[in-house]
Amino acid sequence: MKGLPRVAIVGRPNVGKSTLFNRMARRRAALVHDEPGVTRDPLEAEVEWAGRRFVVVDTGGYDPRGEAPVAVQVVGKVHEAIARADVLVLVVDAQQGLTGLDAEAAEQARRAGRRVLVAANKVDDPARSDLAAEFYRLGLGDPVALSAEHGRGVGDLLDAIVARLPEGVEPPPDQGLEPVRVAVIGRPNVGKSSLINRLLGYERLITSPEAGTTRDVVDSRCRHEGRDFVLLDTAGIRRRSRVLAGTGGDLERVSVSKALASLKRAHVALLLIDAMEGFTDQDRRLVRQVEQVGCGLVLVVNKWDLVEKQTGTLERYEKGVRSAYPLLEWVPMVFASAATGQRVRQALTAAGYVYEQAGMRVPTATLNASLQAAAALRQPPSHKGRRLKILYGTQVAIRPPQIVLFVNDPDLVHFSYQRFLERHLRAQFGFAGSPMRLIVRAREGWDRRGAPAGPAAPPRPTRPQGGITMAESPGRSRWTVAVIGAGSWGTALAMHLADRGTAPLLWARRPERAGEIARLRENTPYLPGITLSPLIHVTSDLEEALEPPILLLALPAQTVRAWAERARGWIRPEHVVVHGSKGLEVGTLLRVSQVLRQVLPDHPEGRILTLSGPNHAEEVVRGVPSTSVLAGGDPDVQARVQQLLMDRRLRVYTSDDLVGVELGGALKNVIALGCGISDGLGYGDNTRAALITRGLAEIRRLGAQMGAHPFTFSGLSGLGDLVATATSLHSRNLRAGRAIGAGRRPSEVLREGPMVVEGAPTAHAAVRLGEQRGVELPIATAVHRVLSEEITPREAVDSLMGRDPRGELEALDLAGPKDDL
Ligand SMILES: NC(=O)C1=CN([C@@H]2O[C@H](COP(=O)(O)OP(=O)(O)OC[C@H]3O[C@@H](n4cnc5c(N)ncnc54)[C@H](OP(=O)(O)O)[C@@H]3O)[C@@H](O)[C@H]2O)C=CC1
Ligand SMILES: O=C(CO)COP(=O)(O)O
Repeated sequence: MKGLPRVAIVGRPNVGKSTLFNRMARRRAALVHDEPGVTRDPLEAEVEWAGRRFVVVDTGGYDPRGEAPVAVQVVGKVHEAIARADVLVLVVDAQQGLTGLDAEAAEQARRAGRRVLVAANKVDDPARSDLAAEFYRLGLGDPVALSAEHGRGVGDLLDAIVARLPEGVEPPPDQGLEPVRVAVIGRPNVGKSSLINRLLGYERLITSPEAGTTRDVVDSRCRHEGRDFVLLDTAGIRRRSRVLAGTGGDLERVSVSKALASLKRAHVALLLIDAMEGFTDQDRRLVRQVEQVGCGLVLVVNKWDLVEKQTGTLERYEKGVRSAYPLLEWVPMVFASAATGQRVRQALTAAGYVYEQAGMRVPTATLNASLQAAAALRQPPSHKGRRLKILYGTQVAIRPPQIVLFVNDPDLVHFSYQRFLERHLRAQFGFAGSPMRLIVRAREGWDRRGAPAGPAAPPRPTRPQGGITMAESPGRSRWTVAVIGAGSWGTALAMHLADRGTAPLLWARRPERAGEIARLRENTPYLPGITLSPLIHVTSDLEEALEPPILLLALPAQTVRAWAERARGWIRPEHVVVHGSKGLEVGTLLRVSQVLRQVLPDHPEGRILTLSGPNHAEEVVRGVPSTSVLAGGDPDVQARVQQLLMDRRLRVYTSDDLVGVELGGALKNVIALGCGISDGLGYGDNTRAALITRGLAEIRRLGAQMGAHPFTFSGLSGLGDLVATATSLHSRNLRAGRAIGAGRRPSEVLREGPMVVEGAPTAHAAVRLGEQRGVELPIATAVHRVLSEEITPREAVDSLMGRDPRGELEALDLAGPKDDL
C-alpha cells in the first residue's frame, strides 16, 4: 500500500467510524460495538473507487479529555494518522446533533491543513437528510448525509473523497509475491504488540501493560528481505473457559473468537512465549490449535534478554521446549527480545522460511523412493501373520503438506509406525515448522486380506527426475526473481529455480534472442537440447526484468558495468543483487561486486552478493548434485537467497569472505586456460596437477594480499571450482586453452564465441594486479603472454619450468592487508 494516497476517518468516539470503515473496505474487520472507544489501533485497508486507489485508515475515537493511559495514546495515534493523511473524513452523529467534541475535532482537522469532508452518519431514514444540515456550521463545506449501517450515501462520500485525492498515478497493484500472512499469538502480555511495533519500525499499535489492550484483529503490512508480510495482531488468547468465566464480558469473547479466526487466515503463526515463565500449558494448547488449523509455526521466546545465562542455557531451554509437544521438534525457535529489538527480525525470516517449507511439493517419484528407503530402514509392522505394505504415496496438498499413503490394509498402520514415517519424511524433506498430514488409505482393488486384484503401478511422476519443488502459491506472482543474462549460466539458473517451483523471469539483452528462446522454449546456442520450463518467462524488457526483488546476474564480467549503468534508474534499495560472474574488470581491476557498488553507490552493501562454485551450467540444468557458495551481503539476506536456491540438487553454502570467493572464481579460469594449453601440447596428468596446485598457490598469494581468507581458496570457489574447470570438457576456458595449446592462434580462438572465455581478460587484469601489489604470479603471467601472442605455449612452459629453485611453501603469505579498493 506504499505510495497510495491516504484517507483518515476521524471523529469523536462512537459516531460510527468503524462501521463506515468496514463499508468502505467492504469487510467486517474492525470491531463494531456499542461501547465507546472500542477501536484503538488504526486499521488500514486499500479501497478502489472510480478508477482510483487509496488507503483508508480508521482511527481511534478522538477524546482529548479521556484520562486513561490508553485514551491518551489514542489521541497521539489520531494525530499521527492525520499527519500522514491526504484527506480527512470527519464523522459526526446526525441523530445526536453537533457536540462540543465534534467542533474540537473539526478544529483539529482544519488546523492540519488537509482537505476535510464531513460525513453526517446515522441518517438511517432517507427522508431525514435535513439532519445533516446542522453540521454545515462546522465550516468544512457541505456535509454528506449517509448511513454507514445501511450503506446509504457511502457511494456519494467515496465520490467526494476521490474528487479530493491529490493528482497522480497510484502504483499498480502489487504483483510481487503473495504476502505471507503472519498471526502473532500468545498469552496476554507476552509482548505481541511490542514485537509488531519493532517489526514495523515505528509505533503503529498501541501497547500497554494492561492485559487485553489489543482488542481487535489489526492487519499491518511490512517488508522484509524483499518480501511482503501482513502481520495479524490478535487479542491475547486465553483459554475459552477462563474467558467465559472471566471479567471481560461480551467484548473480550468477541476478541478471542476473532483472534482464533485470524489463525485460520494466517500462513504462519508466530507464537510468543515468555522466556521467564517458560512454556506453559496454555502455550501447549495454542500449539495444538495451530496444528489443528494447519498453518505454519515459529516459536519466539520473547524477553530472552532477561534470562540469566550460563554456558548451555539456550540449548537446555530449547531442548525443554521442544520436548513439550511433538510438532515443536520441527519448529524454528527464535530467542528474541521485543524490548531491545534483539533478533526480532529473525522471527520474520523464520516465518518466510516456514511459509516456503509448507508450500513444498515432493514429486511422487522422489516420495516413493523415500518411502521405500523407510521400509528398508524399519520393516513395516505385521499382525497375525499379515504385514503392512505401503504400495505408494503421493502428496495431494500443500499448506499444510498432505501425503496420502496407499496401503494394503490401513488397520496395519500402527501409530508408532506412522510417527516413524513422518520423522523419516521430515528428515528427508524438511517441511520445517509446518504440520504434516499423513492420510492412510486402502488402495482400491486390493483385497484387504491378500493379493492385488490388478496391477499396482504408482501414478506417473510429474517430473522425470527427482528433487523437491516448491509449489506456486495462488496469487504469488511468477516474478520472485529475475535472472539477468540468458547465456548458459543464466538459463541454467532459471531452470533450477523453475524446477523448484519458483517462476523466474529470464532477461536476454537482445529482443530477437528473447523471442527465439520464448518461441522454441530452448536456448539453442548456449544449452542445446534442454527444453525450458513453462514457468520461465523470457523478456528483453529491462524495466520488467527489474520488477522482482531478487536479481541473479549471470553476465560476463566485462559487461556488468554497462548493464548496471543501464539498470541504475530502476534498481530499488530493496533489490537483492546476486552476481555469478567469474572475472575481474580489465579497465579498473575491480571485482564484480566492487563494480556494482561503484555504479550503485547508494545501494545497501548488505544486498550485494556473489554466488560461485564448481557449477557447470550443463550439469546444473540436468540436476546433477552440485555445491556452491554465497558470499557477501547481510546474513539474513544470505539466508534468504540460500533458501531460494538450495535443494537436494544444489547445496548452497555461505561465506563471509566476499573478496576470497570472488577472487577464487575469477582467477581459477586463468589457471584452467593454462591447463588447457598444457593438454593441447600433449602433456599429461602430472602437468595438469602441477598447474592446479601451483596455480592455487598463486591465487592464494594474491588473495591473501588483498585481504581474503586463505582457507577460502581451499573451498568450493577456490580448489573446488579450479578442479571442475581444469578437468571438465564443459569448460570453455579449458577448451579454448586446448585449442591454443594445439597450435591455433589465440586471437582467433578467443574471437570464436558465442560463449565467453572469462579467463582471457581476467589473466590480463590479474597480471596487472600482481604487479601493483608486488605479488608474483608466474602461471597467470605465462598464460597472459601466450594469449597476447608474445610467446608460444611451449615457450611458456619452458619459462615456468626453468625458474629458480624455491621452497614449496615459500611466499605463501597467509594474511595481508584488507582490500581497500
Ligand atoms: N557457464 C557456466 O557454467 C557458468 C558461468 N558462470 C559465469 O557466469 C557469467 C556468464 O557466463 P555464461 O552464462 O556461461 O556465458 P555465456 O557465454 O554462456 O553467455 C553470455 C551471455 O552474456 C550475454 N552478453 C554478452 N555480451 C553482453 C553485454 N554486453 N551485455 C549484456 N549481456 C551480454 C550474451 O548475450 P548474447 O547471446 O545476446 O550475446 C549471453 O546471454 C560468466 O562470468 C561465467 O564465468 C558462473 C558459473 C557457471
Ligand atoms: O565457472 C564455470 C564452472 O564453475 C564454467 O567455467 P567455464 O567458463 O570455463 O565454462
